[in-house]
Amino acid sequence: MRYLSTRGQSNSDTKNSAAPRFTEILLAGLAPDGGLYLPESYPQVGKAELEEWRGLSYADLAYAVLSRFIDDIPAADLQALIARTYTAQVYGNGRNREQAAEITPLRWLEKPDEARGEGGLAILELSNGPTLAFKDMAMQLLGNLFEYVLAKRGEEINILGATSGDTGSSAEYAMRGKERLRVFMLSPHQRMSAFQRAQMYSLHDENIHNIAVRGSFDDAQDIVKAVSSDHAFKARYRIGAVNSINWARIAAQIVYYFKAYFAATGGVGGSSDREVAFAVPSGNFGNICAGHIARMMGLPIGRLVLATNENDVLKEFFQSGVYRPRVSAETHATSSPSMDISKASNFERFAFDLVGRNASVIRNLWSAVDAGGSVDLSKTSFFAKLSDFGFAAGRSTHADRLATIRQTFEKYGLVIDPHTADGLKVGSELRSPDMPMVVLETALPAKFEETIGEALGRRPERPAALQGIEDLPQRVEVIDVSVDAVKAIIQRLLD
Ligand SMILES: Cc1ncc(COP(=O)(O)O)c(C=O)c1O
Ligand SMILES: N[C@@H](CCOP(=O)(O)O)C(=O)O
Repeated sequence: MRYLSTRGQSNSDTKNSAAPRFTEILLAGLAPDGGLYLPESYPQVGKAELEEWRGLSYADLAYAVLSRFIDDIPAADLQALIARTYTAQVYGNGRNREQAAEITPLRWLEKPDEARGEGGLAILELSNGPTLAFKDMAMQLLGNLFEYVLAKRGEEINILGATSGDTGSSAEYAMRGKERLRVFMLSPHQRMSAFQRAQMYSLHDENIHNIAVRGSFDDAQDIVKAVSSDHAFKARYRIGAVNSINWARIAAQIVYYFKAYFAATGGVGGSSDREVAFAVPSGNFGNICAGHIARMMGLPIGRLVLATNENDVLKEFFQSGVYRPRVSAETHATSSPSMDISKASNFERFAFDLVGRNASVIRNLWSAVDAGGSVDLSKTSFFAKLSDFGFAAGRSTHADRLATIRQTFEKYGLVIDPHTADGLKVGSELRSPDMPMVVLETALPAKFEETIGEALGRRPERPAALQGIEDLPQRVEVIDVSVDAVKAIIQRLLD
């Protein structure tokens, strides 16, 4: 499988006439032209194959899906690497053996009832990895992939990442103590929950460096892109990425859409004739982009419901055709803080498909975005095509979030986190009664005690190993929003 950039100029820039393969783009992160990598075509999965995949374990399914995208790691090595990643030990989090073995179990809130024409409503549990957020689903694999590829090549990498709360800890837990790699993680100063801060800043491993930026996640993400676009700096300091700008993150996230689809349509012995809807709490558009790609591969996804919080840039696009990223000052600090994002990196990947994979169109549109402008497709033929992609979108506010957390507890006895609540609120509103609706759980409530307390008047449960984490000594360097300041820290620590 070869990969191309959404901006279409990478190959000439790298003076390499052949398009790169997986391991190259794993290490590269952002394409040299500033675009994002995508496979040159999406592998197609027919109905017969879907039926064959239905009974596979999570690790075997992950291999079936990922081997379509990764053909430059020997099959046996890739299989072993994936089997070592997706284990009940890594994704167990105190659950019983049967649930833990599922890795991403589906929990029905309302069971389907065919006789009554009810498709059912379910939560897909994605947050039982080491840092209690869905990021662990891909990040644990990335850690193992980096380790394997770097050892084979005899190389090192310095990961530069940005987090709004969950990518950071997930990457640090996946990479801590690993040889040949260091992590420099930028976080928005004072905009994450106390638990999220403690998860990251209490790590004292030598290869982990936390940097808090006096700005928003978008500021931090812009810095990551600016540093990665300085080709000389990137090459000299071997800068890599773990954010969802790295294709490997998206590829790994595709797997659980397949797993959930099978679970929602009868499991082993079920049928792949039915369509399933997914509701996805969204910020950087990575998670739902993986759903979009699963659908493009042939998975019968009837609807992809995108849920935003008060930072509703993406909802606005799917309703109006105008993509208008906000500046930091217009980005609200909300009670679903990991979604406080106003410039969604992976939206560029979807836009590339929407405009018929025409890289020059994306180049033009994104030169406006990169200059602080917006993209207006409302009067173009592309907007008319949007309905072919199955998206629907809605918004959830602080009051909605609290009400949804309360109602879910009262009705189903389940405590959900504020981001999952945004997904459930919007998914419930935009649901067709006869189509199963799967809401993606993106974090556990333990990460957001304050909001759970406000909604339910009590603290959420937390795993014993994470009790008192906020009291541990923390290590973080606080800086202004500055590309040069980040470069200086990297230079200081590496030169
Ligand atoms: C808990 C949580 N929910 C939702 C999201 C949004 O996901 P995405 O950025 O992939 O759209 C994030 C961060 O990205 C998150 O950490
Ligand atoms: N919500 C994320 C920010 C987006 O990160 P990405 O790595 O998925 O692009 C976070 O919690 O850090």
